[in-house]
Amino acid sequence: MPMIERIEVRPYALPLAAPIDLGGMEIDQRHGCLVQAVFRAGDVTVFGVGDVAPLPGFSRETVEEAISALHSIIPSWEGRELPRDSRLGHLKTLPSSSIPSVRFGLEQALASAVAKSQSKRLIEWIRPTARSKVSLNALLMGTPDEIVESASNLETGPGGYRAVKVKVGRHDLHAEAAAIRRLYAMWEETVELRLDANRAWTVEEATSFAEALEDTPISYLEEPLSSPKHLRRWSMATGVPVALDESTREKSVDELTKDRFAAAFVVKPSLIGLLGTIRLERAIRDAGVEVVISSSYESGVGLAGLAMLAAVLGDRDIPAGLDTYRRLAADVTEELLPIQGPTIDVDELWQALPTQI
Ligand SMILES: O=C(O)CCC(=O)c1ccccc1C(=O)O
Ligand SMILES: [Mg+2]
Repeated sequence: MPMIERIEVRPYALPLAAPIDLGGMEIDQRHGCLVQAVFRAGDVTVFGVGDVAPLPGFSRETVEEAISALHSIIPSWEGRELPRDSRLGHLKTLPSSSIPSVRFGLEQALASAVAKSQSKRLIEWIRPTARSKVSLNALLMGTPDEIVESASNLETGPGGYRAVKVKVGRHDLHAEAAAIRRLYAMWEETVELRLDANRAWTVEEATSFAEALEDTPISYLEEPLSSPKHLRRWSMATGVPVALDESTREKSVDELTKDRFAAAFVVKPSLIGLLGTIRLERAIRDAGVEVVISSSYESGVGLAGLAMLAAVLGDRDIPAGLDTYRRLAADVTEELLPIQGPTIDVDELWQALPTQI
């Protein structure tokens, strides 16, 4: 029987290409930690690596809290045996943590090790019919002029980006809306427009923005309102489709499946856990709402896990929100990993991942 021999923890601090603004708070380094499951099956040892990356301003836990939670849970994992033919469900039988980033990292490490102990790629172990390519949305942020400038340099059309996500709610809203109208004029229906305001606006401001869009078709606007309880009514009144992001972490799965007015749910697995994401994605999709798997500035190891989740979930290639790798000036691996858009080749990425840390 394969056994979890030990679990190792390696904190990291990665320089960012430029400081990131997280709802009023700026960070210029990304802190997190890698966790490695060392797994013995007969006389072979396999390693599975995961990323624990709570994000300041978005996660309730700090990195220090996550690391101390890891150290308190590790002894109860070490020495445990798993059935030779373990499937994803067996991971649920292990002691878990109440801290989402810790659950994600441990689940990623363990799932990777179990897959390897069965000589499988992670995605085929989770779901044999997984897709091998994952499309990304290009993430555009900056001043309205910078956004238009980076949009015009973007690779679109066949083989290029099919979706872009623009951060709004950070500059003059009329200038932001004008920039969105210019992107639409440039691409028309060939590129899906997703916007994200991170709860920056009052109902009145959001309504001014909606009017200034002048009926420009967008896929959705994520979290426009500082008071999210008005989202349904605002979306109905303005006709602007909305997506939930922050709200997905404030409500139960049952409550969320009732929020069918949303055009999409933006789900960040490293803020809710890997198994939790699989459960939530299924429930939301069954309720008829689109799920967009997204990142929160994880290391390449974490992003790889997210890309693999995006490859196994759902029934079609919905562009994922994983265009954050370029924000890191260095990664936990010496060589950068193949995680850039417009599409990620998941098998190539699996091959490129470090076998151990
Ligand atoms: O979703 C994406 O495409 C990129 C990730 C992103 O926007 C993000 C990254 C970190 C924290 C919050 C958010 C967000 O969607 O609000
Ligand atoms: Mg968002």
